[in-house]
Amino acid sequence: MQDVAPRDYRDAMACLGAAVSIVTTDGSAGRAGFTASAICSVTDDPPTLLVCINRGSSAYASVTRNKVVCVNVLSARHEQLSRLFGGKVPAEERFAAAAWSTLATGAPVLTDCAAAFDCRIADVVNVGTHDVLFCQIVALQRSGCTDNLIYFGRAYHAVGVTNSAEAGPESAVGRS
Ligand SMILES: NC(=O)c1ccc[n+]([C@@H]2O[C@H](COP(=O)([O-])OP(=O)(O)OC[C@H]3O[C@@H](n4cnc5c(N)ncnc54)[C@H](O)[C@@H]3O)[C@@H](O)[C@H]2O)c1
Ligand SMILES: Cc1cc2c(cc1C)N(C[C@H](O)[C@H](O)[C@H](O)COP(=O)(O)O)c1[nH]c(=O)[nH]c(=O)c1N2
Repeated sequence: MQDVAPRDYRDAMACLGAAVSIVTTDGSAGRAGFTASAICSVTDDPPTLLVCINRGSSAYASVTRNKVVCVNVLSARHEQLSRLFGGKVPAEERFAAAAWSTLATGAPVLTDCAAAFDCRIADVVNVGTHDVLFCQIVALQRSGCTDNLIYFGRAYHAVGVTNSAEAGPESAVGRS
């Protein structure tokens, strides 16, 4: 079988559009957060999603020691916030740029995000440079669900719907 170079892999992955989230944590190992697109739903019973985190990122130690995260799904208006959480900016400066609350775990919840999944980390699998975090949802919050920030072709894009009736009204479930 022929090896594929990391650069060729990333060039192809740049053709796969993905929703952008800010993954946050807080607890005895400190508050931290990073921009993430490697997130997907695993199962609805028990409600579980996965997050891939680079072990070299500044948030890694806090995330894995606190064992809780909140996945804050971004709306189109959050592009600048996504850039801040995308690296090389001190954690305090990242969090100072937006309003945050908490649900059950204490991980920061972005007040006006499209949806927030408050999770405890149930399992971790090491793969190459990243850890895959299997995150069990213990509380959630969602908005009117009208638009998302998407990363595609190494650039940010907005995707939205004009009729959000199916998404339902704003709600919170499992708030402590
Ligand atoms: N999954 C990730 O860790 C991930 C995803 C997107 C962007 N990034 C980071 O954001 C920065 C800007 O990226 P870019 O889109 O301009 O160019 P890029 O060539 O670094 O990324 C292109 C695509 O490849 C994938 N990718 C990038 N780095 C990866 C990694 N280390 N592991 C697994 N998949 C990866 C992503 O799907 C990304 O959209 C880079 O530093 C990149 O490492 C990381
Ligand atoms: C659009 C987009 C998407 C992602 C990222 C970046 C950007 C711009 N980054 C990289 C991540 O945000 C960045 O490496 C961290 O913020 C770490 O940087 P610091 O070590 O904190 O400076 C990223 N990192 C990661 O571990 N998993 C991911 O899914 C993603 N996805």
